Amino acid sequence: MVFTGEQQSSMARYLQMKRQMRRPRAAGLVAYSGTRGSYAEEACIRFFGENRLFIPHKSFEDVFKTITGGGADYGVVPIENSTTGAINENYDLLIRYQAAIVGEVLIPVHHCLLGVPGAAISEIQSVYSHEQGFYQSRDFLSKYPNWTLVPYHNTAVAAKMVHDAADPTKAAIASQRAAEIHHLDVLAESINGADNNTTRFIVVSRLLENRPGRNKISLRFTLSDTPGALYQLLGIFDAEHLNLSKIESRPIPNNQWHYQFFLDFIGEIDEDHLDAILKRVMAHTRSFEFLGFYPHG
Ligand SMILES: O=C(O)C(=O)C[C@]1(C(=O)O)C=C[C@@H](O)C=C1
Repeated sequence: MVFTGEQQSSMARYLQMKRQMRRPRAAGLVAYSGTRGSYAEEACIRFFGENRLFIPHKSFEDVFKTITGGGADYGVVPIENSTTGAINENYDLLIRYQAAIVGEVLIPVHHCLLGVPGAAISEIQSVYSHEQGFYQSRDFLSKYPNWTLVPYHNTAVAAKMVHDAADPTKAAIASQRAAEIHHLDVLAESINGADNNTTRFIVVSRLLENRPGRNKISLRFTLSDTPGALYQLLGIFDAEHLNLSKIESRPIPNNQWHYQFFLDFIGEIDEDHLDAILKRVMAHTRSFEFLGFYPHG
């Protein structure tokens, strides 16, 4: 089989990531998006335990900059919500910063409306949150069409701002934990539409890791614009009885109406088997990137 230059460089990058693979760090610093009380901080605690240093960052991109610059061993960012779907920005940042996924963690998300102590819902004029907080609480917010919704970097940063402003006309959408940490009252509980609203966070790092129990693989690939290209690629996973858990298509910047695909699959496979599968994937794609091999959360 003859591979194109692009396919060969995809494989070379995968082999280099494998060569640089390391053991999980028992004590490395962890960068996360938000501030104390954010869902991302909850994800850090759930994944790493309480005894680590978690460093808050203003934006998702700042988390990626810190890990690729060597300022922290790990970063924790949301990738997908069970109600509203992909957090697109983080798919794009994964590629831009060439980060590897080394773990994932699922966090139940129950948003509350938070106000300064003594505030009443009838007084609220403006509400602050991450845009995901607004999407996930759409039905609740539709009952208050006069409220001004102000997007913020993060739910907990919005909660802190409302506390600091000490203004009973301002409210935040964030967690109950954020209310406790930032000394706010819960004006309305569980305001997100779906009871089982859950956000999947990924743990990213500069290098791949050989974490025990690895059974989930994430890839990104592009295809030639020919009939059946995606169908043929997906046939590989069918033939191997591998369970696809997610496929997401995103536009390719500066390549109008062409798409890149992000795919996750789950299977009890060893590294040799994975190499064989990736060779077949490579033969069916124009380019591909291996994003991670990690335990399913
Ligand atoms: O971590 C937080 O608190 C955030 O504000 C981010 C974020 C997200 O981007 O999805 C995290 C979880 C919830 O889905 C809502 C917001």
